[in-house]
Amino acid sequence: MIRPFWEKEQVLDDLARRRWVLIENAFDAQFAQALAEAVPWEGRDSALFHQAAIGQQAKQQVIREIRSDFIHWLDRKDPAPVIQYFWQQVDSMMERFRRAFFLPLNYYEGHIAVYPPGAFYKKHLDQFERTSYRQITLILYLNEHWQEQDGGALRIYEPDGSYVDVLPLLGRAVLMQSAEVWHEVLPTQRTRKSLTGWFSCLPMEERFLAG
Ligand SMILES: O=C(O)CCC(=O)C(=O)O
Ligand SMILES: [Fe+2]
Repeated sequence: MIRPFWEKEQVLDDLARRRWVLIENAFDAQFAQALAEAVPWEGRDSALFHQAAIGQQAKQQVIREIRSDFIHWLDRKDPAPVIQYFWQQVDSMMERFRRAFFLPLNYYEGHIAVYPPGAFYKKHLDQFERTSYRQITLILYLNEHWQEQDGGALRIYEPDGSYVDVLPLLGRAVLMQSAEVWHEVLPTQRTRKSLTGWFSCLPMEERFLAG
């Protein structure tokens, strides 16, 4: 399902040097489909999804002016084969990143995100202000036949203020240094699905709380 793009020197090199990298054909349609079936989106009242919040733990707030997507956190205990399979890939990726970047990564959190028409996520960094646990962001896109007029591009800002727009096309993956890369999701015209997650270095006591 997912081809191991994280084993490719070029991908790791670009992530280190340019701070982000787009990988085409990172995984196939079967994987995306199985994932969509395991966590089906049935609209805003969907029992499996809730409105995304920003910030951490007690400070979490749903602020619709900043982001308006719906999310479903992935659970290691979810028995769906595609989700079990994904967690195996996560472990393999984490090991590779640890070795490649000498980072003591020990935690992954990820969610399926659905942006209904009109939804967006304003310009931000993925690392929280108060803590610096999140190191590497991984986004997998799950949308077939996406076109420019469908909106919903991921806009990635370069240090010089220029930007690159990435359409959320099925099979594409983006890796970013979570603390370095400013980005936003432009308003989407169509329902937009992705799997977004973060590899982190959590201190012991936080790992205990995270379970
Ligand atoms: O879906 C995307 O393209 C990016 C999502 C994002 O920036 C986030 O969830 O932090
Ligand atoms: Fe983000």
